[in-house]
Amino acid sequence: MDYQISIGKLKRNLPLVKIGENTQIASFVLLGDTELTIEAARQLKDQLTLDFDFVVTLESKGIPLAHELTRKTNRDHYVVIRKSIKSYMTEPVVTTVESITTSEPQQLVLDGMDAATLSGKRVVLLDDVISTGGSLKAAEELLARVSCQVVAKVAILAEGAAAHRNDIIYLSSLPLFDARGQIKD
Ligand SMILES: Nc1ncnc2[nH]cnc12
Repeated sequence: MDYQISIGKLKRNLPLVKIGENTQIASFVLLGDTELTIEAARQLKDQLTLDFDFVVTLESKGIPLAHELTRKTNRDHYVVIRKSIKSYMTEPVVTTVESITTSEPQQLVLDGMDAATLSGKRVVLLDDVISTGGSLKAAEELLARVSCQVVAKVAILAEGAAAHRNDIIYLSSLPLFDARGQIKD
């Protein structure tokens, strides 16, 4: 079973995927979808009225979108919060988080070099989907630890209860589904 979303003139059919006993999500995979990435960045740019220094995204599905939004807003650099510590990082700053799509707690990691870049700066925190908001909240805390101010929280899709939030900018909402494919409240 599929659920169709529209972003501007573009439509995508998202397959329902079981993630829990009585929960299915409509699987949204932005990676590889250049057309949708460009259109979403165009629409998000129009909604970003506050001044900011950098786009920050979380590995990995937000990366092409961060690239495109950075280009479109005439910035020359963006920062990726990674999901693991890499040997090439200097003094990584680390936190942990549970996400709707992963069973184990995940690490969120900011390379020390990126932490220095972001210190005292204003950023747009960008993701492909905001769902429980757990990753977003953990990323905000991580950024606050390095004295970086999040001035906007932005996604293509707000899933489930996230669609009722008034502290995020998003382009379309996405329901959660029960085991039979019915939309959950
Ligand atoms: N519906 C969804 N599709 C892909 N990734 C997600 N992460 C959270 N919700 C998601």
